[in-house]
Amino acid sequence: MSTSTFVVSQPLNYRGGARFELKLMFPLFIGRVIATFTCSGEKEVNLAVQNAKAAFKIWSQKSGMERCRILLEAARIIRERKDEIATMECINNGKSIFEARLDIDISWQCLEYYAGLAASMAGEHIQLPGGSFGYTRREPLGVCVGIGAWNYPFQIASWKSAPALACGNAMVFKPSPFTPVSALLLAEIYTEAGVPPGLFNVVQGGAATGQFLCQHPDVAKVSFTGSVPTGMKIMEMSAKGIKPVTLELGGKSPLIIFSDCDMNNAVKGALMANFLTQGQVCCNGTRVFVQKEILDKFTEEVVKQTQRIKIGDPLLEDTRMGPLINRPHLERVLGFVKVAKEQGAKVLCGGDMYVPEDPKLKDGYYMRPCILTNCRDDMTCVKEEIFGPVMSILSFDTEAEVLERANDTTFGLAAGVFTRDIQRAHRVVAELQAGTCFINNYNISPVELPFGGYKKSGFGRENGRVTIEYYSQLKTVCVEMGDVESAF
Ligand SMILES: NC(=O)c1ccc[n+]([C@@H]2O[C@H](COP(=O)([O-])OP(=O)(O)OC[C@H]3O[C@@H](n4cnc5c(N)ncnc54)[C@H](O)[C@@H]3O)[C@@H](O)[C@H]2O)c1
Ligand SMILES: O=CCc1c[nH]cn1
Repeated sequence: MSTSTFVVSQPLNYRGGARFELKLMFPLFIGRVIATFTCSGEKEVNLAVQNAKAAFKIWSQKSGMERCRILLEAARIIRERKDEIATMECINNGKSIFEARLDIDISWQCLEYYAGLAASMAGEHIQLPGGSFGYTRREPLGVCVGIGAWNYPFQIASWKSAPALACGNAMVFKPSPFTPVSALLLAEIYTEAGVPPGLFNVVQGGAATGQFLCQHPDVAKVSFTGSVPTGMKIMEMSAKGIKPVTLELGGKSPLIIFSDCDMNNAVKGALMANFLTQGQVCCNGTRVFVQKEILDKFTEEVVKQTQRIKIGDPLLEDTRMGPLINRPHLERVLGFVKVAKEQGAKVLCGGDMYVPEDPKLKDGYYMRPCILTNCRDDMTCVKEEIFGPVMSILSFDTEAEVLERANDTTFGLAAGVFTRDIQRAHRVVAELQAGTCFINNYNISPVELPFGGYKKSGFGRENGRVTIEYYSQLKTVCVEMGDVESAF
């Protein structure tokens, strides 16, 4: 298989346990059309929601153990088909096959994790005076909507559907129109594992389809991953229907490197924080604050290692960076580099288009990973989410100073600290205004740990035990064992 010849010919919508039709061109990273689909309109969205409603009736009656077994089977199938799914994801998104396999691992682990929690979901029993008592039941919400971004297509669909289904809900999922393909594999796998037809549906489309989903009266909850401006619209629409929302939005996260760090690990951490998925990662630590004493040494080493990153066909085993998602996005990222230079930043490496040697890839949206120095906190490249492979290095003197600068942002998704001083590490993360903090590592995603933002990076969480609370509701039952003492 090659990225230059791959074509998707199967339908890309999924409803009632099967794929169905579609036609509309969309270009993929190699600069040509690999699949076609029709955006779902109001009618299709309604059909998907009605299918989900019917499946919810069956699924929500199952015990936790029954749901657990089916989710475990789905996890097993994903594991078994890992290479095939990773290949599809790589073609879908442009990320390297190496990374795509890691994404698929995290996806089946997520299903396994929530399968494990499904059976232990329980309420409380509370003793009341006179032998009366109360108890609580943790109940599903109903039909949940998942709307995904294009950077982790399969993983986002898994992170949303696994806890939703474990809690007894049904889901209608809308992938980004830039990466429509891999969510279908997840839908087929759920069906093969034994979920009722219609429990997990995929509708294709962009903003209009997303709006029909959010505004649908039979949708009980919306979980959204994407940009802050779209997140605001989702919240507005959901507010009108009093629907709970989870918002996983953008970031401009700080990575703080103290002079007492393990330099090797700090450099590796900075690469992990900036260049996975071509830098198109929401929690990337793109503001790299380096303590003055080690600035030169750190900068020299991080540039050296960045220049060694192998760019090219993402399906090749040794590639670590594929193309960006599309032409407009590539131009946007290159535009940020141009503005950075105009504002006084110095480009130490990359920041320009890259044309792979393979002539079949010449129309791909490749760029070389970029490191900027001479950066100031007021520059556009330091303030705004670039969502591309651009690292800004900033120097600092003291802990108090760097904390203030790190927190000086409207975002609050993630942050990282490299230091050998354990007290400092915990003191600093306690002060950082971010939903996920890393100490001496960056951008690892154990599914056992909750992930989500502070401030404009959103609210609600994905992964971890707490996410059960975002896909369920608590019913209190009050039981009288005596006579009614009426006030009248
Ligand atoms: N916090 C996280 O977990 C996380 C993860 C991945 C990406 N992101 C963020 O996502 C952004 C990049 O993704 P993107 O470009 O796909 O984001 P986006 O906001 O443009 O689109 C996200 C999704 O929303 C849909 N959409 C667009 N307008 C809509 C509307 N009016 N109503 C309903 N749905 C609508 C899109 O079709 C897509 O499926 C970045 O800001 C990144 O940081 C966040
Ligand atoms: O892009 C942000 C992090 C992430 C990974 N998978 C889902 N979200």
